[in-house]
Amino acid sequence: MDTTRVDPTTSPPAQSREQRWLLQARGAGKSFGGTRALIDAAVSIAPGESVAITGPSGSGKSTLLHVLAGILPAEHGGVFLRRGDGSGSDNLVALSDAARSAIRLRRFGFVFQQGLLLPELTATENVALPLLLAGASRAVANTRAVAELQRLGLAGLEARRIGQLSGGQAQRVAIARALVADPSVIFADEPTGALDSHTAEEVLEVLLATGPDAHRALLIVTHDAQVASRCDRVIRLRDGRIEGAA
Ligand SMILES: Nc1ncnc2c1ncn2[C@@H]1O[C@H](COP(=O)(O)OP(=O)(O)OP(=O)(O)O)[C@@H](O)[C@H]1O
Repeated sequence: MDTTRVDPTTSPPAQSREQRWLLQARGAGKSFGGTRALIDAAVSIAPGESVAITGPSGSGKSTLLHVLAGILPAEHGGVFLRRGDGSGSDNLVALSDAARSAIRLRRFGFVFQQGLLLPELTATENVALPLLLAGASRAVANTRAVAELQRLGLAGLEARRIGQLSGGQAQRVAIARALVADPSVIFADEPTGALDSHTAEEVLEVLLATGPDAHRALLIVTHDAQVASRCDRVIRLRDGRIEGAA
């Protein structure tokens, strides 16, 4: 008898993404002047998944990412983040700027096309920054930053300034910085867009291997069909609207 087989009569039914969601947009909209950049967006992101956001230039990809991350407050609808302690959720749209910033610092990590690293600081100092901002001591922040850099294959480069690193190495530092505080969601906006194709592939590997885990999701805005095809699923935007269910 196969004892590994799940008995459908006794095991609980698998929860859908809508039930397990970690981050959810409900009817979210955002305009810039007369431009409706995002229209009535409904999205559920579950822990453990990698999700690509794709679409033509100007279709609203970055706007959706920024609205989900609470960088741009939605003007309509809500963006809900499940609390880490399971006690409910917070609507990012309804929070004060200070509360939204605190959530971004504690629960979100960001990787952008150019990394947005501080060039005058070393790799370790850049990665330690989110921990210092969250109140960690410099010793603790540095120890964790060094461990994160080593986990991402950057052992020996910890004391280099960003300008002394290759584009791929710098992007790994950016990923380490995004991950170091163990966030719930990693937001990446064209994270491989400035890299040659070989380096882009390596950086994508690192991001997909370290980003999603049991309690964390990864969202990647990308023009690149190859990048999108490596994610668990794809959200397509056209003229500010999501195509199909997301
Ligand atoms: N700060 C802003 N001010 C005015 N209009 C904006 C602003 N940001 C975005 N838009 C407009 O909103 C629409 C969606 O822009 P968004 O950057 O989200 O698209 P995108 O799909 O990410 O584009 P791309 O692929 O070119 O980066 C576009 O028409 C854009 O011109």
